[in-house]
Amino acid sequence: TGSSRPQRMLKAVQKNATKGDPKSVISAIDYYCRHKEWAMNVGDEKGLILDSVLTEVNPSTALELGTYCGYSTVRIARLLSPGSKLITIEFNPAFAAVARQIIAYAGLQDKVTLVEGPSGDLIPKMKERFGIKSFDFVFLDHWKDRYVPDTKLLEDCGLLRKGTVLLADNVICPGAPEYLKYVRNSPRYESQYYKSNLEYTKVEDGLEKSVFLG
Ligand SMILES: Nc1ncc2ncn(CCCCCNC(=O)c3cc(-c4ccc(F)cc4)cc(O)c3O)c2n1
Ligand SMILES: [Mg+2]
Repeated sequence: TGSSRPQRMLKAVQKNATKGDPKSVISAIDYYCRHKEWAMNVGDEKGLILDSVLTEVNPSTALELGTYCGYSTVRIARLLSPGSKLITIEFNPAFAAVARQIIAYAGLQDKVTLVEGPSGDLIPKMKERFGIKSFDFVFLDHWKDRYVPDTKLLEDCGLLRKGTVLLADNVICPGAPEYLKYVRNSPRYESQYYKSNLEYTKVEDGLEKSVFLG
């Protein structure tokens, strides 16, 4: 059988990026997805918003739900201070295999722990398995109908603290209407919408930033 889209993306990174240079890995993926074949990375436009929120939060512990090929994993990990950790959850083994290689190519494997499995099963194990007290930052980019149940699970597992920042991708396209209702109507969150575009397109999309108030 032929290669998969993630495998072709990895080839483009190995061909066009410089080993150990996260910026070149990000550019190589953006170039490939904009000019060769579209893929569901957060992309360069929403990526700038992700960068600015991350720089503001400067998290010691961060969680990503939905690794895919590791594009946003690299974007997040490259901005983490020394000693900070990013845990990223991916349930598709083929995606996870490509992501591990892209994260390693960027030289960021020491800052990232990629865990394979469904978020609903893994979130309750975060404390015992990784010694996490709470997360400073959470990037939601997995199944859009898991955003609400997993946010509630993070609350119930005591993994959010006063000030934890949740940043959700795709709240317009494909859309996460239940999630927007949940965080915007809950007294426990202060939410803000960042209007942007669906990766590599002119279609509207955006990121929702929600601060947990405890
Ligand atoms: N529970 C659990 N735990 C762990 C997991 N790991 C992975 N998954 C499953 C995640 C499957 C991929 C999620 N991402 C998207 O679906 C997505 C789609 C589009 C898009 C597509 C077509 C269009 F025409 C327009 C927009 C754009 C985006 O930026 C997206 O992020 C998990 N689930
Ligand atoms: Mg997305």
